[in-house]
Amino acid sequence: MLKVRELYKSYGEVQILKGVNFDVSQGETVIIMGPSGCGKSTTIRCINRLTEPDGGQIIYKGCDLLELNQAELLKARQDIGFVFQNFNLIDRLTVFDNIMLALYKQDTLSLTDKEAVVEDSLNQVQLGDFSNRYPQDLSGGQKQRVAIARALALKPDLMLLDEPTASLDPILVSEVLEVLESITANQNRTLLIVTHELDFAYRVADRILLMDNGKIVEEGPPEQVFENPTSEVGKKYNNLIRDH
Ligand SMILES: Nc1ncnc2c1ncn2[C@@H]1O[C@H](COP(=O)(O)OP(=O)(O)OP(=O)(O)O)[C@@H](O)[C@H]1O
Repeated sequence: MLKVRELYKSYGEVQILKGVNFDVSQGETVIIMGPSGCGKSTTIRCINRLTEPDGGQIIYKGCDLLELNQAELLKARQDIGFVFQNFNLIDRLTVFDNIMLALYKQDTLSLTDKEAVVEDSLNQVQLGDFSNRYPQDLSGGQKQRVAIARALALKPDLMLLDEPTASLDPILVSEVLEVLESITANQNRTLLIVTHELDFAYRVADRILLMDNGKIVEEGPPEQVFENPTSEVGKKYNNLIRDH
């Protein structure tokens, strides 16, 4: 479904991505882990060009997203959900309208259909009763669940999640991880998630990609990468698991 090839990105003189290569197949949950600053968020943001890479290929369903013009890119993004670290909800809209807004380009759906989609998405994140609330009345965990519902509402073929629990109080992390775990359990979904949550990654990932210093240095199922690592980063995670 997705092939990332030789992805490069620099900020000024500093090269952040140094030739990132990986694939994601239909139905997989793939998790990117690695030390702070190694380029994980930059990688995931390059996939739908929230960050423009300097070079490489992002082949999604056979088409290189880096070759698309702005209109084509906006269309492709309808098929690729994105969940940000900091929720990106619109404060003056209710929870319901925040999600409705994401559906405004879905001209094939009637208003009633759209309302049903919003309700279904909110139920999937266990916030069925929160339609009329405003973001300011929600906890961080609830805001992130609304943001996840907004991404789900588009029924994207690929969902990208950039450290979805990074800006949450530790007490609120587990409610978001539980929702994500139930979403990954659906075999039809394809997810690429950047996270530092080791236990979560171990439980839900079909495949782990370990990044270090702008490259993927190891990849494989969690048992292989965390229990029998070959890379330095993998060995650090292995020590963490042993200490746990
Ligand atoms: N817009 C930007 N301008 C300049 N430097 C940036 C920008 N975005 C990211 N960087 C730098 O690029 C490097 C990689 O950042 P990135 O967010 O991809 O790392 P990460 O692996 O996701 O880290 P973390 O786990 O801490 O979120 C960091 O040194 C960061 O400061």
